[in-house]
Amino acid sequence: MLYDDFYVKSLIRSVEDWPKPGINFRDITPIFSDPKGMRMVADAYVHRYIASDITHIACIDARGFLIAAVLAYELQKPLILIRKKGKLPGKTISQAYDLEYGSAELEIQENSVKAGDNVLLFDDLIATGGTLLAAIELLTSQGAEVKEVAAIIDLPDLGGSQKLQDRNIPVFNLCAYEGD
Ligand SMILES: O=P(O)(O)OC[C@H]1O[C@H](OP(=O)(O)OP(=O)(O)O)[C@H](O)[C@@H]1O
Ligand SMILES: Nc1ncnc2[nH]cnc12
Repeated sequence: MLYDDFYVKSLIRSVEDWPKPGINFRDITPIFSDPKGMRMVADAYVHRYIASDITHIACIDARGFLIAAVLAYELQKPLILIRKKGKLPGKTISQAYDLEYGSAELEIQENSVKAGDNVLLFDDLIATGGTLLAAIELLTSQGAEVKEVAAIIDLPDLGGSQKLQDRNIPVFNLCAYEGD
């Protein structure tokens, strides 16, 4: 299905002062309750990556899982789950980080990627980039290369996508909110 920026943005709800005063929260849940919107978003990534040389898709707990799982299914690639602390059994590697409205810790299972793996890293939204940079640290510490970061929304005023590009990691996002 052809991507329509106006249509997808109509499914993103802005909630002011949530979860903290001063935060303008971009709520993507309406995309998932709209079958056309979800297909439009998922198809945009399928079209972009169908002929790419990525070997794995990694995604970030929790909202990042939703589209990444569809993409991994469509592209028939292994899906690597990067989870909030304490959710993954077995030996894990962890990385603490700050995000726009707090701090947390991400984990990945040991040996889930290796040198030579070309990873597409997926999350729903880029704000300060703290979350994605922590995920990149986890993947690269195991020898994998992050070929591209994909997100639905970029908030460029918060600087995250610039930080990724400064590290020579390409960023692909479907829409952006700037100046509000
Ligand atoms: O660029 P940053 O400032 O790091 O912020 C972006 C992150 O914030 C949100 O995650 P949240 O921790 O709220 O998790 P959720 O997906 O479980 O709601 C969002 O899903 C991104 O992962
Ligand atoms: N403004 C925002 N809206 C939704 N998710 C976010 N994660 C970090 N900042 C966010």
